[in-house]
Amino acid sequence: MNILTRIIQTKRAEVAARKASTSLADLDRAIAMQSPPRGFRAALDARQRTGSGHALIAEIKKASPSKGVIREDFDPPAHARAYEAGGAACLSILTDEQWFQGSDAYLEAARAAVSLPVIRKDFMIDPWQVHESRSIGADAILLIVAALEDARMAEIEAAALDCGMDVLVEVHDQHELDRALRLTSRLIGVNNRDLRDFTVDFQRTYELVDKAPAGCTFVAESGLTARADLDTMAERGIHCFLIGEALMRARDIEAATRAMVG
Ligand SMILES: O=C(O)c1ccccc1NCC(=O)[C@H](O)[C@H](O)COP(=O)(O)O
Repeated sequence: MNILTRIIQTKRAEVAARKASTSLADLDRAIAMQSPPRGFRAALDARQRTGSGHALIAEIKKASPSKGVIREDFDPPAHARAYEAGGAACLSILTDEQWFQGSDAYLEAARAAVSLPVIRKDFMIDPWQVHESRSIGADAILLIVAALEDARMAEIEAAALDCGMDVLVEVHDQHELDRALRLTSRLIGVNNRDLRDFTVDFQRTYELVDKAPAGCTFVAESGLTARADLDTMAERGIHCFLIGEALMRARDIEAATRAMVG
């Protein structure tokens, strides 16, 4: 059983427990108190339009199934400020507790510390989680095509769009890209990491981008460690990048971010 299947199994139990303790009405009351969504895709598009460096989605993640603990002195608001000062266009914040040692509180604290749009990086399996995500301030959610059936995926996307949020649709191969293109969102993340063995292959991004119809914004995800990787991808028309580990391991996160953005 691959890691994604195992994560989704535990997520089902977690979401069932959360739904039992918090109603949709409770979430909608919390949403009414939130500041409006910040425009995740708009921030990426603006960065590409102005040509002022690579459009970076800088990730706040303490640990991962493939790497264990990544950063001991973990401080989400401080990391968010460093990412903003370094020129990131958006933030990605892991909220999954069991596999990534994340927390909803990290997202709330990091978003409050900056003015950047934030994607909640978690495993969406139920439209209820979209309301939960907006209630903690998320401006966008991630939909992992490999984890969902078409109908459920469309339902979750519709809930997010209704809440004024953006959706990053993550794919890994041509079949998943074809399924992603049945949705409304045209913000497509290509995960370069194979979740069966954790190997990274940038060729995945190139192959899918070359075959995609016009009008899609692609985000290259996972395993990006050097500015040269980003420059090479930019030459092939990919301008948005999701980077976690390489930035989280940096001694000076702001300088590392600035070096990646260029
Ligand atoms: O990173 C993992 O080990 C992982 C395992 C299973 C599902 C998802 C996983 N990662 C989530 C991500 O999407 C990455 O955190 C993100 O793309 C950033 O990757 P990196 O720059 O390599 O930290």
